[in-house]
Amino acid sequence: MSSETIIALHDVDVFQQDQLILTHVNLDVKVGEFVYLIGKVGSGKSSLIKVLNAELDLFSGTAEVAGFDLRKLKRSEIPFLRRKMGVVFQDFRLLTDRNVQENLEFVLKATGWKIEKAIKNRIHEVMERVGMKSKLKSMPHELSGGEQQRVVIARAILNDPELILADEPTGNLDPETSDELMGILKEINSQGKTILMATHDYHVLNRYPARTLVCAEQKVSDSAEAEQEVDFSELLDEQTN
Ligand SMILES: Nc1ncnc2c1ncn2[C@@H]1O[C@H](COP(=O)(O)OP(=O)(O)OP(=O)(O)O)[C@@H](O)[C@H]1O
Repeated sequence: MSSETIIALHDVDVFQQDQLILTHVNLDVKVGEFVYLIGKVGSGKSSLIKVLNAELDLFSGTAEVAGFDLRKLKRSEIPFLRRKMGVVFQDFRLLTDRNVQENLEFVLKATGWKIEKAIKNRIHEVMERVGMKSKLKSMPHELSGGEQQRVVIARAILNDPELILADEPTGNLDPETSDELMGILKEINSQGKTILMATHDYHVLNRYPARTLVCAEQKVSDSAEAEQEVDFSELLDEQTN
Protein backbone atom coordinates (compact mmCIF):
# COMPACT_ATOMS: atom_id res chain seq x y z
CA MET A 1 0.00 0.00 0.00
CA SER A 2 1.48 3.36 -0.97
CA SER A 3 1.55 6.11 1.63
CA GLU A 4 -1.09 7.89 -0.46
CA THR A 5 -3.57 5.04 -0.12
CA ILE A 6 -5.77 4.77 2.96
CA ILE A 7 -7.91 1.79 1.91
CA ALA A 8 -6.45 -1.04 -0.17
CA LEU A 9 -8.51 -4.20 -0.63
CA HIS A 10 -7.34 -6.94 -2.96
CA ASP A 11 -9.34 -10.03 -3.80
CA VAL A 12 -11.39 -9.75 -0.62
CA ASP A 13 -14.49 -11.88 0.04
CA VAL A 14 -17.07 -10.51 2.47
CA PHE A 15 -19.24 -12.89 4.49
CA GLN A 16 -22.17 -12.44 6.85
CA GLN A 17 -21.98 -15.65 8.87
CA ASP A 18 -21.84 -18.37 6.17
CA GLN A 19 -23.36 -16.23 3.42
CA LEU A 20 -21.03 -14.83 0.77
CA ILE A 21 -22.06 -11.18 0.28
CA LEU A 22 -19.27 -9.74 -1.90
CA THR A 23 -16.50 -11.55 -3.75
CA HIS A 24 -13.15 -10.61 -5.29
CA VAL A 25 -13.37 -7.04 -4.04
CA ASN A 26 -10.52 -4.86 -5.30
CA LEU A 27 -10.59 -1.33 -4.06
CA ASP A 28 -8.10 1.48 -3.56
CA VAL A 29 -9.04 4.76 -1.94
CA LYS A 30 -6.49 7.54 -1.76
CA VAL A 31 -5.95 9.88 1.16
CA GLY A 32 -8.29 12.85 0.85
CA GLU A 33 -10.79 11.26 -1.55
CA PHE A 34 -14.58 11.51 -1.16
CA VAL A 35 -16.14 8.27 -2.36
CA TYR A 36 -19.77 7.13 -2.51
CA LEU A 37 -20.85 3.52 -2.16
CA ILE A 38 -24.22 2.81 -3.73
CA GLY A 39 -26.27 -0.29 -4.41
CA LYS A 40 -29.68 -1.85 -3.90
CA VAL A 41 -30.99 -2.81 -0.47
CA GLY A 42 -29.03 -5.82 0.75
CA SER A 43 -26.27 -5.50 -1.84
CA GLY A 44 -23.55 -5.39 0.81
CA LYS A 45 -22.72 -1.72 1.40
CA SER A 46 -22.96 -1.94 5.19
CA SER A 47 -21.14 -5.27 5.18
CA LEU A 48 -18.22 -3.69 3.32
CA ILE A 49 -18.10 -0.83 5.81
CA LYS A 50 -18.12 -3.40 8.63
CA VAL A 51 -15.08 -5.11 7.09
CA LEU A 52 -13.26 -1.77 7.01
CA ASN A 53 -13.85 -1.07 10.70
CA ALA A 54 -13.11 -4.68 11.69
CA GLU A 55 -16.66 -5.50 12.79
CA LEU A 56 -16.59 -8.38 10.30
CA ASP A 57 -13.65 -10.77 10.05
CA LEU A 58 -11.77 -11.25 6.84
CA PHE A 59 -10.94 -14.74 5.59
CA SER A 60 -9.45 -14.13 2.17
CA GLY A 61 -7.52 -11.56 0.17
CA THR A 62 -5.49 -8.69 1.58
CA ALA A 63 -6.78 -5.53 3.19
CA GLU A 64 -5.01 -2.53 4.60
CA VAL A 65 -6.92 0.32 6.21
CA ALA A 66 -5.21 3.40 7.66
CA GLY A 67 -1.94 1.48 7.88
CA PHE A 68 -3.42 -1.63 9.55
CA ASP A 69 -3.30 -5.06 7.93
CA LEU A 70 -6.81 -6.38 8.64
CA ARG A 71 -5.82 -10.02 8.11
CA LYS A 72 -3.19 -9.78 10.83
CA LEU A 73 -5.13 -7.50 13.18
CA LYS A 74 -5.42 -8.87 16.72
CA ARG A 75 -8.57 -8.18 18.78
CA SER A 76 -6.46 -6.05 21.12
CA GLU A 77 -5.41 -3.84 18.18
CA ILE A 78 -8.95 -3.04 16.99
CA PRO A 79 -9.28 0.05 19.26
CA PHE A 80 -6.12 1.50 17.63
CA LEU A 81 -7.60 1.01 14.15
CA ARG A 82 -10.90 2.58 15.29
CA ARG A 83 -9.07 5.63 16.60
CA LYS A 84 -7.97 6.30 13.03
CA MET A 85 -11.53 6.30 11.75
CA GLY A 86 -14.81 7.94 12.61
CA VAL A 87 -18.05 6.13 11.89
CA VAL A 88 -21.40 7.80 11.19
CA PHE A 89 -24.57 5.68 11.10
CA GLN A 90 -28.03 6.43 9.76
CA ASP A 91 -29.60 5.61 13.13
CA PHE A 92 -27.21 7.90 15.05
CA ARG A 93 -26.41 5.46 17.91
CA LEU A 94 -26.12 8.14 20.55
CA LEU A 95 -26.38 6.99 24.17
CA THR A 96 -29.93 8.00 25.08
CA ASP A 97 -29.41 8.16 28.85
CA ARG A 98 -26.97 11.08 28.81
CA ASN A 99 -26.67 14.51 27.28
CA VAL A 100 -24.58 15.50 24.27
CA GLN A 101 -21.56 16.57 26.30
CA GLU A 102 -21.62 13.30 28.26
CA ASN A 103 -21.92 11.31 25.02
CA LEU A 104 -18.78 12.95 23.68
CA GLU A 105 -16.94 12.67 27.02
CA PHE A 106 -17.71 8.97 27.07
CA VAL A 107 -15.93 8.47 23.74
CA LEU A 108 -12.91 10.57 24.67
CA LYS A 109 -12.45 8.80 28.01
CA ALA A 110 -12.87 5.40 26.34
CA THR A 111 -10.09 6.35 23.92
CA GLY A 112 -7.62 7.37 26.59
CA TRP A 113 -8.26 11.08 27.23
CA LYS A 114 -7.75 11.89 30.94
CA ILE A 115 -7.27 15.63 31.43
CA GLU A 116 -10.66 17.25 32.12
CA LYS A 117 -9.70 20.61 30.62
CA ALA A 118 -8.44 19.01 27.39
CA ILE A 119 -11.64 16.93 27.15
CA LYS A 120 -13.81 20.02 27.60
CA ASN A 121 -11.83 21.99 25.01
CA ARG A 122 -11.97 19.22 22.43
CA ILE A 123 -15.73 18.83 22.87
CA HIS A 124 -16.19 22.59 22.38
CA GLU A 125 -14.03 22.50 19.23
CA VAL A 126 -15.92 19.67 17.53
CA MET A 127 -19.33 21.04 18.52
CA GLU A 128 -18.35 24.41 17.08
CA ARG A 129 -17.33 22.75 13.80
CA VAL A 130 -20.76 21.20 13.40
CA GLY A 131 -22.57 24.36 14.53
CA MET A 132 -24.01 22.81 17.71
CA LYS A 133 -22.18 24.55 20.54
CA SER A 134 -25.41 25.69 22.17
CA LYS A 135 -26.74 22.12 22.50
CA LEU A 136 -24.11 20.60 24.79
CA LYS A 137 -26.56 20.01 27.62
CA SER A 138 -29.39 18.67 25.46
CA MET A 139 -30.48 15.06 25.69
CA PRO A 140 -30.49 13.20 22.34
CA HIS A 141 -34.32 12.97 22.33
CA GLU A 142 -34.51 16.77 22.57
CA LEU A 143 -32.70 17.13 19.24
CA SER A 144 -34.05 16.89 15.69
CA GLY A 145 -32.73 14.15 13.37
CA GLY A 146 -30.42 16.63 11.65
CA GLU A 147 -29.11 17.91 14.98
CA GLN A 148 -28.50 14.38 16.22
CA GLN A 149 -26.60 13.60 13.03
CA ARG A 150 -24.44 16.71 13.56
CA VAL A 151 -23.60 15.43 17.04
CA VAL A 152 -22.76 12.04 15.53
CA ILE A 153 -20.36 13.75 13.11
CA ALA A 154 -18.86 15.69 16.04
CA ARG A 155 -18.41 12.37 17.83
CA ALA A 156 -16.82 10.83 14.73
CA ILE A 157 -14.18 13.58 14.45
CA LEU A 158 -13.29 13.75 18.18
CA ASN A 159 -10.01 11.92 17.71
CA ASP A 160 -9.21 13.71 14.44
CA PRO A 161 -9.48 10.53 12.35
CA GLU A 162 -7.91 10.21 8.92
CA LEU A 163 -10.93 8.31 7.59
CA ILE A 164 -14.69 8.79 8.02
CA LEU A 165 -16.97 5.86 7.20
CA ALA A 166 -20.54 7.09 6.84
CA ASP A 167 -23.36 4.55 6.42
CA GLU A 168 -26.36 6.36 4.92
CA PRO A 169 -25.86 9.45 7.08
CA THR A 170 -28.64 11.38 5.34
CA GLY A 171 -31.02 8.40 5.20
CA ASN A 172 -33.47 9.82 7.73
CA LEU A 173 -33.16 13.49 6.82
CA ASP A 174 -35.06 15.90 4.57
CA PRO A 175 -33.19 17.41 1.57
CA GLU A 176 -32.44 20.73 3.29
CA THR A 177 -31.01 19.04 6.37
CA SER A 178 -29.10 16.61 4.13
CA ASP A 179 -27.53 19.61 2.41
CA GLU A 180 -26.36 21.01 5.74
CA LEU A 181 -24.89 17.63 6.68
CA MET A 182 -23.16 17.29 3.32
CA GLY A 183 -21.72 20.80 3.79
CA ILE A 184 -20.12 19.65 7.04
CA LEU A 185 -18.81 16.41 5.53
CA LYS A 186 -17.43 18.27 2.49
CA GLU A 187 -15.66 20.73 4.75
CA ILE A 188 -14.09 17.90 6.74
CA ASN A 189 -13.04 16.34 3.41
CA SER A 190 -11.53 19.63 2.22
CA GLN A 191 -9.25 19.49 5.26
CA GLY A 192 -7.68 16.34 3.89
CA LYS A 193 -9.80 13.67 5.57
CA THR A 194 -10.94 10.73 3.48
CA ILE A 195 -14.68 9.97 3.40
CA LEU A 196 -16.39 6.79 2.26
CA MET A 197 -20.15 7.22 2.32
CA ALA A 198 -22.81 4.59 1.61
CA THR A 199 -25.97 6.21 0.32
CA HIS A 200 -29.34 5.70 -1.34
CA ASP A 201 -29.87 9.42 -1.61
CA TYR A 202 -30.25 10.58 -5.21
CA HIS A 203 -30.50 14.22 -4.16
CA VAL A 204 -27.11 14.05 -2.43
CA LEU A 205 -25.35 12.18 -5.22
CA ASN A 206 -26.72 14.50 -7.86
CA ARG A 207 -25.88 17.66 -5.99
CA TYR A 208 -22.45 16.64 -4.73
CA PRO A 209 -21.00 14.38 -7.42
CA ALA A 210 -17.93 12.33 -6.52
CA ARG A 211 -16.28 9.03 -7.33
CA THR A 212 -18.95 6.35 -6.99
CA LEU A 213 -18.54 2.66 -6.24
CA VAL A 214 -21.41 0.33 -7.01
CA CYS A 215 -22.27 -2.86 -5.09
CA ALA A 216 -24.18 -5.26 -7.33
CA GLU A 217 -24.28 -9.01 -7.93
CA GLN A 218 -21.70 -9.63 -5.21
CA LYS A 219 -19.18 -7.31 -6.87
CA VAL A 220 -17.93 -3.81 -6.17
CA SER A 221 -17.13 -1.74 -9.25
CA ASP A 222 -16.16 1.84 -9.94
CA SER A 223 -18.97 3.48 -11.93
CA ALA A 224 -16.41 5.41 -13.99
CA GLU A 225 -14.83 2.13 -15.13
CA ALA A 226 -18.05 0.18 -15.74
CA GLU A 227 -18.37 -1.31 -19.22
CA GLN A 228 -22.02 -0.27 -19.37
CA GLU A 229 -23.25 3.05 -18.07
CA VAL A 230 -24.64 2.57 -14.55
CA ASP A 231 -28.37 3.26 -14.21
CA PHE A 232 -28.28 5.26 -10.99
CA SER A 233 -32.06 5.62 -10.87
CA GLU A 234 -32.28 1.86 -10.29
CA LEU A 235 -29.95 2.02 -7.32
CA LEU A 236 -31.04 5.18 -5.57
CA ASP A 237 -34.19 6.47 -3.93
CA GLU A 238 -36.66 8.66 -5.77
CA GLN A 239 -35.38 11.93 -7.22
CA THR A 240 -37.90 13.76 -5.10
CA ASN A 241 -36.06 12.59 -2.00
N1 LIG B 1 -25.86 -9.60 11.07
C1 LIG B 1 -26.17 -10.28 9.95
N2 LIG B 1 -26.28 -11.61 9.95
C2 LIG B 1 -26.57 -12.30 8.83
N3 LIG B 1 -26.78 -11.73 7.63
C3 LIG B 1 -26.69 -10.41 7.56
C4 LIG B 1 -26.37 -9.60 8.70
N4 LIG B 1 -26.36 -8.30 8.32
C5 LIG B 1 -26.64 -8.30 7.00
N5 LIG B 1 -26.83 -9.53 6.54
C6 LIG B 1 -27.15 -9.92 5.15
O1 LIG B 1 -26.10 -9.48 4.32
C7 LIG B 1 -26.60 -8.98 3.08
C8 LIG B 1 -26.04 -7.59 2.84
O2 LIG B 1 -26.55 -6.71 3.82
P1 LIG B 1 -25.99 -5.23 3.99
O3 LIG B 1 -26.62 -4.68 5.23
O4 LIG B 1 -24.52 -5.24 3.89
O5 LIG B 1 -26.59 -4.54 2.69
P2 LIG B 1 -26.76 -3.00 2.34
O6 LIG B 1 -26.36 -2.86 0.92
O7 LIG B 1 -26.04 -2.17 3.34
O8 LIG B 1 -28.31 -2.82 2.48
P3 LIG B 1 -29.18 -1.54 2.95
O9 LIG B 1 -29.20 -0.62 1.79
O10 LIG B 1 -30.52 -2.14 3.23
O11 LIG B 1 -28.53 -0.97 4.17
C9 LIG B 1 -28.12 -9.05 3.18
O12 LIG B 1 -28.55 -10.20 2.51
C10 LIG B 1 -28.38 -9.20 4.66
O13 LIG B 1 -29.54 -9.94 4.89
